[in-house]
Formats: sequence, C-alpha cells, structure tokens
Amino acid sequence: MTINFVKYQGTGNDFIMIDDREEKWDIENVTLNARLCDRRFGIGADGLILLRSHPEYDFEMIYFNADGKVGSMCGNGGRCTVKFAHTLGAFQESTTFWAADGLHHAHLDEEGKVHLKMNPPLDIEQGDDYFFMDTGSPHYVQFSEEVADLDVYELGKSIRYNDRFKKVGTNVNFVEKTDTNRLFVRTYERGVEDETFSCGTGVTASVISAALQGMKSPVPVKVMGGELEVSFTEKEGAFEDLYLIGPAQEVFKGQVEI
Ligand SMILES: N[C@H](CCC[C@H](N)C(=O)O)C(=O)O
Repeated sequence: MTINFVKYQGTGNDFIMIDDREEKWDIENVTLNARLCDRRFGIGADGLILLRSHPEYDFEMIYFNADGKVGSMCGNGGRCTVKFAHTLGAFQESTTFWAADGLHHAHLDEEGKVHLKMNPPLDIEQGDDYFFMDTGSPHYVQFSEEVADLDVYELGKSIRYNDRFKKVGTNVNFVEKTDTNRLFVRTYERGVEDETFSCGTGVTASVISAALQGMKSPVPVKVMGGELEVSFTEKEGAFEDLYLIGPAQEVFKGQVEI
C-alpha cells in the first residue's frame, strides 16, 4: 500500500504527518510507526502524527514517539499539526483541536508562527535541585550553568532510567538562565531516547519552573533548533493563558510503500 506523508519540523523537532481523516491507519502497528521514524531504515523523524477528524473540534492529533508507541502531548508536534491542518483547510485563523491531554486552542500570527495554548501544568513538584511536572508530558527540569557543554544524552539517560522513572520514563530538560528573562534549554526525550533539537512541552515546563523562581512572561527560549517563546499569566501560583509560540514548517512531501 502507498501512503502519502508530509514531513514537518518545528524548531528542529521533526515529524511525519499523515492525513488520516479516513481512519485507515492501524494505530497498533508499533513496528511500522518505528520503522517510518527510523533515520536509516525509514523516512526519519522524532515522531509520527496522524491528523484525524473530530466530531466536535476542527481535528484530532494522534502522536507517536519515534519508538512507534502512542505518546502523550507533544507541543512542537501540536504546532506542526496546526500548520498542516491549515493547509488542508480545516480552519482559517484560529482552531480548536483534540490531543492526548485534551482540548487545545491555536492560531497563526502574521509571521506564520503558531501560538498553541497549552493546558495548565499538573502535579508540580519542587525538589532541592529540580522541578518535575506534567505539561501534557512528564518533564524533569534541572537548572545548570554552561548547558552548551553538557553531555545531555548521558545525563538525561541516567535520570530517565533511574529507579524512580525507569518504568514510565520522563523527559529531562537542562536549563540555563542566559539573561534576566531568557532561557537556553536542551532536552533528552523519552520515546526517542536521545536528545532532540527542541521539545515544546519541555520548554513549557522549563519556563514554568523559571516563573516559579520569579521569571516574567513572555520568556524567549533558545533551543538547539531555533527560538521559541512561552507566555502566560500567573494568579496565585496558577498558570493560565499558557502559550507556546514558534515556527512550524513543511519540509517535503513524499510517498512510502508500507
Ligand atoms: N517533542 C515533544 C514532546 C514529546 C513527549 C514525548 N517524548 C514523551 O513524553 O514521551 C514536544 O515538543 O513537546
């Protein structure tokens, strides 16, 4: 069978996007999803996303990690799916769609950047030298100096596979305050089991962690694959109107035999 796909990237976090409004994709086929994401034996991507119709909203996003398994929320994937849905005519200026963690609103600005509303962070835990929370996906956040020089793969892997996290896994973010109101974030991603060039839910968790230490909205964030921004309002420790903002681009279209 020949499948049409579109390759997208959002700040270097890259995805295979499939228009599955006819619901033909076998979401149980972990091996196929993983093979398509493989950078040597497949198309190559950090994840695979199905765009499906939804009875109440403009579309539904179903996200799989590069290991082929159904994932939790993906912020950059969400931004790319919004762009893809726009090319399919699923909405004009603003949209509401369904994802693993529920309802999301989004709109495109005049520069074509996607403003994706994230759900408020859940289960925020503050330890001696870390934060841990759920921004649609679980994120461990560690502040550090000289993040550019860290071995993110080895350090991230050691946290992701420690006794606490090895069963369910976690994403691990290394965060540097590079200015009074600016962050640099590098992320080890669960499900990819490597550093990726950017992680939207991870950047969101990093900004929330910085905000809990006094950082003000909006916060520009440098990632390996570009620049993101997170804006929010904070009322008595609760975060509302949380937006992940950044570019999302179609890279190429193709066909693959499965
Ligand atoms: N890259 C994604 C995160 C995917 C989360 C996934 N790696 C997991 O928690 O299993 C993002 O932009 O938010």
